[in-house]
Amino acid sequence: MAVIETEAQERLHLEEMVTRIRQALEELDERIRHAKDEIIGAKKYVWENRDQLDPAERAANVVDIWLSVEQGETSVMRQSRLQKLESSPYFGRVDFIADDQERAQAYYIGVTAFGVEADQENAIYDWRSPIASLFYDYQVGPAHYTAPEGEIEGKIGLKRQYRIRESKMEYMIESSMNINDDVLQKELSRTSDEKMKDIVATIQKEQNEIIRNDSSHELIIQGVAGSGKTSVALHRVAYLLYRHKATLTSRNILIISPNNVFSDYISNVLPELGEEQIAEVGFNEIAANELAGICEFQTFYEQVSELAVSTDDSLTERIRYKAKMDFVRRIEDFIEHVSQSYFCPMDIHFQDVSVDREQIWDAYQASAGLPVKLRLEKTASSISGRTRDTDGGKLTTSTANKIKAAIKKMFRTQNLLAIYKDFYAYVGRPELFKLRKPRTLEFSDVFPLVYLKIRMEGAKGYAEVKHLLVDEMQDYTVIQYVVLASLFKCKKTILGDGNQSVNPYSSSSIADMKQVFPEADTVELFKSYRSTSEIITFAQRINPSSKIVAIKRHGTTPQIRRCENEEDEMFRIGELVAQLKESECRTLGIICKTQAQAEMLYEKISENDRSVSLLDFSSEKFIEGVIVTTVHAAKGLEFDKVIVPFADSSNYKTEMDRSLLYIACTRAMHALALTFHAEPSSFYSEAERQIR
Ligand SMILES: Nc1ncnc2c1ncn2[C@@H]1O[C@H](COP(=O)(O)OP(=O)(O)OP(=O)(O)O)[C@@H](O)[C@H]1O
Repeated sequence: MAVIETEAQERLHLEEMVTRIRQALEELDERIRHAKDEIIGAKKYVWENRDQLDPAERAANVVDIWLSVEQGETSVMRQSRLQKLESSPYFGRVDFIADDQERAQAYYIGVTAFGVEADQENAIYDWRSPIASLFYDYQVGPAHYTAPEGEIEGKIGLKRQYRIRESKMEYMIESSMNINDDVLQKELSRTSDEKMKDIVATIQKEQNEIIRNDSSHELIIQGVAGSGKTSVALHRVAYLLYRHKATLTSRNILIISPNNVFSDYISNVLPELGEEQIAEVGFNEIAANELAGICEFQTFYEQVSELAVSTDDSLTERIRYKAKMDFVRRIEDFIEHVSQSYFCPMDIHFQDVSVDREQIWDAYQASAGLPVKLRLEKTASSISGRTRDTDGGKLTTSTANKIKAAIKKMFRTQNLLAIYKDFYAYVGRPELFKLRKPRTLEFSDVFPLVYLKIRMEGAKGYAEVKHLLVDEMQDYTVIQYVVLASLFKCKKTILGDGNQSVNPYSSSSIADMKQVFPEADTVELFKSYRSTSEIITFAQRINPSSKIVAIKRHGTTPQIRRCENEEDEMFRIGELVAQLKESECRTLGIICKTQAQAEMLYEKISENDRSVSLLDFSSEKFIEGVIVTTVHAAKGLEFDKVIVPFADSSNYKTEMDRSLLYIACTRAMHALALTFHAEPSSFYSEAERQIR
């Protein structure tokens, strides 16, 4: 490749690349048209000759058609990747000279690879390729990367970044300037979008390490608000799909996501990276699946909503008791107790058959370790199979079935809800189990019961899932992880932030999770990319235990507006909304503590402004504009500007409120305002509390 030094040469190179990509697209177009004609032709042939073709010929034709369909689909996928590349072929370049080479080679890096067949070399390298890691991990100077044939040592002589849109270069930045910072600053200053974007051009070194980690069976990422956990986890999925093409497809990956809006919000990232969308499921669906026909239950969202307004200490005690590893251990002891003491063998006597209880007990003991249901089945089959009638003959099917049924009945009860209730009598704390309505569990009982069911009946599991991604890890209890470990034996990426719990009574820390996954690797991310340093400094004062570090991006100081009364507060919020509409910002989140507050505010604002929307747990999509929502529903999302209304001392006073206020403030990218009347929250600094 000719040496490309100047910006003019780069522009020419880009033009050439775009031309080649367009040619490749035309060829692909032709190939797709051809595949289509072949499929139609083959189908027509089979139909017209259906009477003459024997079954073997017909089957062979069908296979041919399928092969053509598959080839066509591959071409269509390649076409969609190339169309993206046509608009933005690459975003980076590293010139690398390996120690055993004489000349440096320029490697252009893009969202997907593009090969130029004539010189058999990649003209553009996929960002996930081994060589591309140089771009993320090093500045100019000594560098190395891991190739399939081993470690390659060498030197980077040049590093450039480009922003190319619609096949035109908007800018190019040379390595002599601090490229990472400059390009990153530009990216972060943009306004928000309805959907999360890929960050492929500005992945940071510490993020790249997580994305390319291929060795951990469980990888736990604890990262402060806005540190890119979700983005990084999705890029990691794309990386793993690339790295393990032959054995891993998008169908083998599952995301456990907190709600539908979040799922919609992140739904663009993988397609942007040229991968297919992957399936998502919530803990509610897992529970509903496991508990179908057994009982109904309160959801996590309902539990959090209740806690936000509750002063019932017994409720928090019940939640706390069931949140940690000690509780799991007690349940384990209890299950052992149930499996031994609920089985009461008795002698069996039918007309010409008898079995004594010791024999049954021995058979039951022989299958120790299995879930109770399987144990009973095994005991019943083993006894009925080896028992003989008084003449020494094998039992008839009907007698064998009677014996099996009799043995299964020797287990005191198979009613899971009754057994679960017994647990609280067993530990001497019957007051800790409370049904909401007949056969309706509190949320804190849902996963203990699911776990009991798994241990009693065995887990069906999700064998097709080879990688599980769990977001918002802090919101799940230890027993939820124990359930996950039983249902999903595969590799896992688990991410979250201990400071963003919406229910601090049952949140899990890394230490809790390490008890479930002792072999897990853990990584921490401290730098926040979402918000300006003014917003981060403010948020950290609210929650000093957060180790959040701001990136050097400046904006306005968060405003605290003290209002005369409720009416004045509404007026001020109206003013702030009007200001947004005049600005370039695309999203404004008005984030309330409770659903009732959000609904009330939504009603009031929408009296004058019909364009405002309410986002709650029944919403399916995240949309642009002014959104009124709750902290819980806003988790994982971000807005150009955020208003936190009713930020007074009665609304934000407990440790749970502190956590909610911190989450609300860290949703803001560029500007933040808090309004209140009456007393200011004690979470503000002394100076802020004096604001008039
Ligand atoms: N390397 C990066 N380059 C550009 N933008 C980035 C980078 N890392 C993160 N961001 C941006 O920072 C914002 C926060 O990212 P993300 O939502 O993934 O963080 P998070 O840690 O999951 O946040 P939270 O826990 O607060 O919901 C997003 O707008 C994302 O695009």
